[in-house]
Amino acid sequence: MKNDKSEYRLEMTGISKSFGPVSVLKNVNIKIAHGEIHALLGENGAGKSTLMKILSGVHQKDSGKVLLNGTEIHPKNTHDGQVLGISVVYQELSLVNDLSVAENIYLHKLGASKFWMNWKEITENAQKLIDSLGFKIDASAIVRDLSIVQKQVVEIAKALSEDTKVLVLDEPTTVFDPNDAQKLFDNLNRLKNEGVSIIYISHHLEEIFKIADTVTVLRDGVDTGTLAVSDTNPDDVIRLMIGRELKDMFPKRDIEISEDVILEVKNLYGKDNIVNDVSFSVKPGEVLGIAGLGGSGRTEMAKLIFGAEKKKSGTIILNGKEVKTNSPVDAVGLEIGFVSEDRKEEGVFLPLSIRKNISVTSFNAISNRFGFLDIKKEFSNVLGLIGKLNIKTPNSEVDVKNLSGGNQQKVALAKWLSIDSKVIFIDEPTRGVDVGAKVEIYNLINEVVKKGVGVVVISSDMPEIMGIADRILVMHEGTIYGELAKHQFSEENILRYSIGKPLKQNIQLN
Ligand SMILES: Nc1ncnc2c1ncn2[C@@H]1O[C@H](COP(=O)(O)OP(=O)(O)OP(=O)(O)O)[C@@H](O)[C@H]1O
Repeated sequence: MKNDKSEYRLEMTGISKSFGPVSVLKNVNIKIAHGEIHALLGENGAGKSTLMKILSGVHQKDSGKVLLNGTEIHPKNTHDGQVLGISVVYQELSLVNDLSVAENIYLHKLGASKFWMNWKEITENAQKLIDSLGFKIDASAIVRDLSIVQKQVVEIAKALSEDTKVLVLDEPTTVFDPNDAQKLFDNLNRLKNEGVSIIYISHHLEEIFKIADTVTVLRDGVDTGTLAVSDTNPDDVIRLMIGRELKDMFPKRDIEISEDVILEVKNLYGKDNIVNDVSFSVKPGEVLGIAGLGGSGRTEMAKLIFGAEKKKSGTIILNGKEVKTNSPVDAVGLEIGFVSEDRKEEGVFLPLSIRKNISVTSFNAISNRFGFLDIKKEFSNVLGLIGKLNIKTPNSEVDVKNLSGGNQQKVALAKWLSIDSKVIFIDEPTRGVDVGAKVEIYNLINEVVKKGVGVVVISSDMPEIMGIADRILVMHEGTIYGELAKHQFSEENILRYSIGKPLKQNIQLN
């Protein structure tokens, strides 16, 4: 590099960007030092990803300057960004499912020379890179067969396969359990000590206070300030982000949980025993939490019940009657809902508008008695949900692919929470969602359970699951290892059950 001694590794000054009439970034300034972890925070749609896409060459800025080591750069595409040493791990996974882990990691190097690559060497290098991160993944495995956690690790390895000077991580831990997240933090601290500058985007404030040195907050496309993490606190950061105080993160529910059972699952098994003899029941009006480490079978269990994966055996009883859920169509017909954790693949139809996405599931609620769509009802339903969840969009006709990641997640949720269900499974309800919107989602869940629906929430976010669940089932190795009543909720207890250990005696006797 021409000027490696410049004070800052990266300076973005006066950056503005509009998409058509919508102004997304307005004169944004951010400076990143050498060997620093710099957090970039802001509500969903504040412009964080857009700023990073300008840095990496995906989008072109309308005005402003980007300096790398004191020299102005003009990346025109992601290849230019990579050559300059700028690597980005995006929120949405971008791996090619049919290629191997190693091929994905070195894809950018293939180009025209594909036939001349030394595959043995590439696979060995990829394996070394993954091993150095401390995760267990076979570099010759096909990406389609990996879990979402493993896919995320491959994305990170891919970003580090170049001589990286600036590493951008856009919500990297959303799929990680606390152990995996800690492994990532150890890696980031190592990279920082090697002089890499890291821009870290997250909606988990506790992560910021754990690993970041500096924080810049974006609000509606304007930078509201840069602070040293040691000089600030979560309340001040939230105020900068959303412009108000957040009084109650987990709004109280005043609901009598019925002693009836709405859904009973008996001896459920999936293929390969990823789900291995699961039995539990859900009551009307209750929020049942499902905790456990990645790979413990939580998502698979919900998918088996919803009919999205094939059951080996097991019985499902809804309102006292045995039912068959051999496909999602069966499940939806029985009023069993499922909000997937993988919003890009299973949560929303990206090329369709917000209105169409929401209406697809709520057709009954918005059609008239002759079965025709009642346009007035449809708009009032959709606009009501856009307002309630604060989905950042100029109108309901915008395609979901043009929304920010967190706003896509809100659409995925709105789809399901607007229809009549008896039981609804929500996998990671607030993944990628900002703190203000989290509270709105918890309010919506409260409204749903008030109607007598049983809501099953799968969550890796400990404060969240303890804040909203009435009881928590903890999965370990495909089965329910333990149940925690409200007075037993603690991170320690969840973790102990998650790794297959009993609770400490004095806590269990409480
Ligand atoms: N290609 C595009 N066309 C039109 N609008 C876009 C496009 N990309 C982003 N936007 C809009 O720009 C705004 C900022 O989006 P961006 O993805 O940068 O937000 P973010 O701060 O990263 O949000 P999140 O926390 O949800 O990821 C949003 O309102 C989004 O709808």
